[in-house]
Amino acid sequence: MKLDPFYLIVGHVSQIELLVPHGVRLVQLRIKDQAEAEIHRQIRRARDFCAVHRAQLVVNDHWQAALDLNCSFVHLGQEDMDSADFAALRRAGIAVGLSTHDEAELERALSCDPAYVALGPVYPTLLKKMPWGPQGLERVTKWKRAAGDVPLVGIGGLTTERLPGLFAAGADSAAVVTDIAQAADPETRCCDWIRATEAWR
Ligand SMILES: Cc1ncc(COP(=O)(O)OP(=O)(O)O)c(N)n1
Ligand SMILES: Cc1nc(C(=O)O)sc1CCOP(=O)(O)O
Ligand SMILES: [Mg+2]
Repeated sequence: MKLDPFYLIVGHVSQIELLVPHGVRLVQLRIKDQAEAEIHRQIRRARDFCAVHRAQLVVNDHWQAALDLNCSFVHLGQEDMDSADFAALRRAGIAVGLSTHDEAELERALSCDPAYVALGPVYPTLLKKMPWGPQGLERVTKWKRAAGDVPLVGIGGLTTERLPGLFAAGADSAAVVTDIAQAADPETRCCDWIRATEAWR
């Protein structure tokens, strides 16, 4: 599977509706701390909107909702993997991307036949506290060597200025939250990202 080099991550379906029409091809809906009915409402809206705009929607965490709502791609972290029904996801033809932060997690992820593995945080991130320090670009290269044909997503502290280094190190796609979500003008910054990743598309 070829991943788009720009992987947008947002926390609410309204951000998908704002940003995807600018030309985003790969977008994750990362909903946190919401009731099940609200999660379903947002995923349904995101699914239908992305279908119209020919963007690939990735549902973070909520794999059962993705199954129930006929979505085609989920992202799972290592803790999410403990409870996920991989056999059911496979039967439904749902692609699964997996987070990794160390060698043991990478080995576990690669044994699950993932659509991609993500390595993070490549740079310091403001979004959430994690036990891992910045991985750096040498780890990106090491991960790509181990992942082989499995696409590699870099995540954590990414900006457009950091993209050439990330792709030169071996990443296939760059995932981003803060640089776009916290920009004074997220739509303009999103367009900057689309342009900045054009050479790798
Ligand atoms: C592309 C991508 N990579 C990593 C993550 C992080 O997943 P996880 O470790 O499960 O943490 P949460 O995002 O669920 O807080 C991701 N979402 N996307
Ligand atoms: C959600 C997330 N997961 C990470 C990991 O390393 O697994 S880093 C991260 C935050 C990415 O956001 P930003 O672009 O704001 O740094
Ligand atoms: Mg998760």
